[in-house]
Amino acid sequence: MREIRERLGLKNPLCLALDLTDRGQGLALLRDLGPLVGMVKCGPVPYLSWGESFLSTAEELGIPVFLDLKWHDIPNTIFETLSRLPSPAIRMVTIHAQGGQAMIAAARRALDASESEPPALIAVTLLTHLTEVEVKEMGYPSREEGVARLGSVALSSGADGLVMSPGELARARTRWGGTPYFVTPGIRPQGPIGARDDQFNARSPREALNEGSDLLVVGRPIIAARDPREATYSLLADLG
Ligand SMILES: O=C(O)c1cc(=O)[nH]c(=O)n1[C@@H]1O[C@H](COP(=O)(O)O)[C@@H](O)[C@H]1O
Repeated sequence: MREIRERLGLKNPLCLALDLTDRGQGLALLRDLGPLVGMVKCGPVPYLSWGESFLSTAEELGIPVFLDLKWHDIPNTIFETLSRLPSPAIRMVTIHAQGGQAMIAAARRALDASESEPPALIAVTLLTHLTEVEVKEMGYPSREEGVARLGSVALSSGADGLVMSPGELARARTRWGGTPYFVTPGIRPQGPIGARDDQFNARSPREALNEGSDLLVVGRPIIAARDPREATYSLLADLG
């Protein structure tokens, strides 16, 4: 099977998270900005409101979709779910690393059984909003250690890559090398000083790329901007 980055063949590392409930607004942004970015992300918010038209429009325009439904279930359910992806436009999917070895291996088997080239299988380690205090309450000694443990399980069970916050990237690259595909939400134009919303450890696009990210997931800095097109160009300019 071809190497993951080659398989995805994205035009740039920006992924637009269209977390919008309004179908008209969402489709307009998909048509306008989708052709500018490497990927568009369809999470649960658009999927439940206008998912079918999201996928058919992306398919029609040839825009790669990251279907981000973060599955976390028993292996049989995961296998059946991932055997039925609804559109060939879907080039990346997420599962939770906390589902463990058997669940992740079931996801891998389901994707590998498809006749076409499988989408990237990406495991969410610790959600980016979680603070050090919260992860300690959950039983991990620190964010870094939690990402290391969950990431090791996921990568050794067949995941192509991981979601983590940009603050964990540098250590993750040292630990796992250049092969795994790293996806980072928590991207903010002005880095740690700018508006972070609920994102812990935010970084600018350039900082995240320098620290080893492959895909920068950006939602509100674009979709809530006064001029989303201008915001997209400005983020792309930061990527150089
Ligand atoms: O899997 C994700 O995309 C994801 C994982 C995670 O740990 N944190 C996280 O923020 N996300 C998603 O990344 C996007 C970030 O959006 P903004 O914070 O608006 O830029 C949202 O769609 C989140 O659902």
